[in-house]
Amino acid sequence: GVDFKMKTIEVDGIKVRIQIWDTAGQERYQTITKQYYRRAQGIFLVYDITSERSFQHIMKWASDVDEYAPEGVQKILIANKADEDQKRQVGANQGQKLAKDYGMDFYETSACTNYNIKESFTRLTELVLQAHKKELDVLRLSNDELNLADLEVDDLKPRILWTTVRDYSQLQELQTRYPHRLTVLAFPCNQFGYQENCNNEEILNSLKYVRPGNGFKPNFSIFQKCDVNGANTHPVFAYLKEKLPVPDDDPTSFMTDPKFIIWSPINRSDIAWNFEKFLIGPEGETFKRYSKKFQTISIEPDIQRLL
Ligand SMILES: Nc1nc2c(ncn2[C@@H]2O[C@H](COP(=O)(O)OP(=O)(O)OP(=O)(O)O)[C@@H](O)[C@H]2O)c(=O)[nH]1
Repeated sequence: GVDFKMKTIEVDGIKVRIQIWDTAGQERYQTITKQYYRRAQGIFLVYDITSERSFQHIMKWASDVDEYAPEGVQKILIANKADEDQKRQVGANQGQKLAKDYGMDFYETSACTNYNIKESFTRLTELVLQAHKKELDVLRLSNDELNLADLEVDDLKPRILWTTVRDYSQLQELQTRYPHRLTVLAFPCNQFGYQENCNNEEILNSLKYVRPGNGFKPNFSIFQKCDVNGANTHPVFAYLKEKLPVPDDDPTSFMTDPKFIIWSPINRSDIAWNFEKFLIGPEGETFKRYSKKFQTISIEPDIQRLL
């Protein structure tokens, strides 16, 4: 019920790799295709200008998108088969009006002659990027500060962008708030999607110039890279995992995809991803383990309690 393609396009000087999921229109695939709305960032709703019926179906697609797609998903209405003007049943003005009612951009296209294909994909990508910019503004970091233009396609994956910028900034903030009574210790690790593949010597530069960028200089200690799972687990993490087996705020998210488990042996208490946090009390007692989802800054009440 779903076809998949990837393509890299350049928008405003930024290289973006887009993943295109082409979902089947037929009713019998609906339960499958709806699953794909959930992680979409941009959606084309497509009708055929030679079919009044396909135009009327747009309302159904739009309500499905409302129901199943994430809030803030970008949408564009597409009127395809513009090359078949002699068979046209739906006027461009009708499409335009519907798009306006739904607050979407509108393009007439032809997959046959390539008319407006590049334009519509570029526009949707632009809208998705703009939507990201807004999210980044929420983090009070401007585009420049993030060096967005320097980032490669994969870096635009919110997962990486968000956690790296957010967690480093929040670690920095916590260390600033408690300069004497809290010590933040960071252990880079390349066992999660090979995301920390710099040499030890390159890590500080990548923090400074790439993410978080803008001259970021950690005010806390960063160790050499180490393993936190598997046969060569660093003793610090062997100890911490023994004392605090799984984050109590997120016991289920451990390893959603087996291809990410690149160590052995595997242990139930293994660390699931970057930015799991461990809080240790003033007497060296292990206090609490927080998942990658738990915002670093939200550890503050526990820190205060321990202090
Ligand atoms: N003339 C013309 N024909 C087109 C154009 N785009 C698609 N077609 C034809 O329309 C028919 C349906 O195209 P599909 O791409 O299968 O349509 P779809 O909406 O993806 O269909 P489902 O996957 O079943 O949902 C095919 O015969 C295509 O060759 C176009 O721009 N112009």
